[in-house]
Amino acid sequence: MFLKRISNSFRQFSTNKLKPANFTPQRAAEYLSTFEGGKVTIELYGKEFPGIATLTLDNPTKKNGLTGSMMADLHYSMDRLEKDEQNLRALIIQGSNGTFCSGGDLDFVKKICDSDHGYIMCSLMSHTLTRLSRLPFISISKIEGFALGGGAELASTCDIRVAHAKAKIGFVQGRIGVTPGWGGLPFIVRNFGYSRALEALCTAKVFNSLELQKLGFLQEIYETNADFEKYLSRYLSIEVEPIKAMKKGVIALQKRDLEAFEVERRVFASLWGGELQKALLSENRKHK
Ligand SMILES: C[C@@H](C(=O)O)C(=O)SCCNC(=O)CCNC(=O)[C@H](O)C(C)(C)COP(=O)(O)OP(=O)(O)OC[C@H]1O[C@@H](n2cnc3c(N)ncnc32)[C@H](O)[C@@H]1OP(=O)(O)O
Repeated sequence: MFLKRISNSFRQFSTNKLKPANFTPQRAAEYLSTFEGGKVTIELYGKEFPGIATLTLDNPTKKNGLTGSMMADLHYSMDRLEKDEQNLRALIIQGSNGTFCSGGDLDFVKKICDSDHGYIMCSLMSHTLTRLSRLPFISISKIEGFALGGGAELASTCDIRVAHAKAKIGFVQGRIGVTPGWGGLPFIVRNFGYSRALEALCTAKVFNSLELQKLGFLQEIYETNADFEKYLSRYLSIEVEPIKAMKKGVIALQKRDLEAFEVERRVFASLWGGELQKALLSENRKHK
């Protein structure tokens, strides 16, 4: 009965009658990659900014709206970032051609507009965004132009958000009759707080950068790329090791249980008395 409802492309692909609930993220990525268009590229080791990787969303005729294959690319990007994480201190997520991401590519959205496909997309994207949030280094979304719908969810999942002064950001999912479906809800609540999150979602207001900085959603506003790079260079003065330890401790403490405090203690003790601490202590640095 379920198979009668799904699209032709799904029927062609799904020869072994898989149900959406049985779709692993890997299976969902394989399936969604058949919805082509756009790409996600990743540069692991930037020359100018050591230890800072860059992930770029690129679907120029759709304001970087994500197609199925871009969602699959994001999934595979997490594989690479998790594998090559040793020397990374940060990941920048950005869009090409002066805009961040306008959410789902609406042409793709229209093709997968049924509950089963929605479930498959959500199962992949929520898995990917959770992995993004748990990367052992910090993630920074660089928001230029528009971050709408799923694009705003993706930005919400990053540890830090930096936006251009003229950026526009909105959780506009309600305007097309849905809720966030990329797994970003917990991060939206984390960034805004409970009531402000519900307000942003239920009004679907498109905010400007200044408004979002006042609400604590944005950490920094930049005017030029040079300003952004100046902001980024702040992270270069701290070694990779303590950055990763801080991320680990902060993630664990989101839970605020006894086990989480134990992670904090272990992370702290793993650095305390180590070579790095001793070397830096011996420099007698001033921090004015
Ligand atoms: C699905 C859901 C989810 O959570 O999964 C969501 O993401 S909900 C959010 C889904 N996203 C949206 O509803 C965004 C709809 N788009 C817009 O509001 C607007 O296009 C803006 C993104 C504000 C950009 O406006 P602006 O006036 O600067 O440019 P424009 O409208 O001429 O856009 C340039 C071209 O990109 C296309 N375009 C823009 N956003 C698109 C999208 N998400 N999917 C497919 N095409 C898109 C436009 O149709 C237009 O195509 P032509 O040049 O051929 O005319």
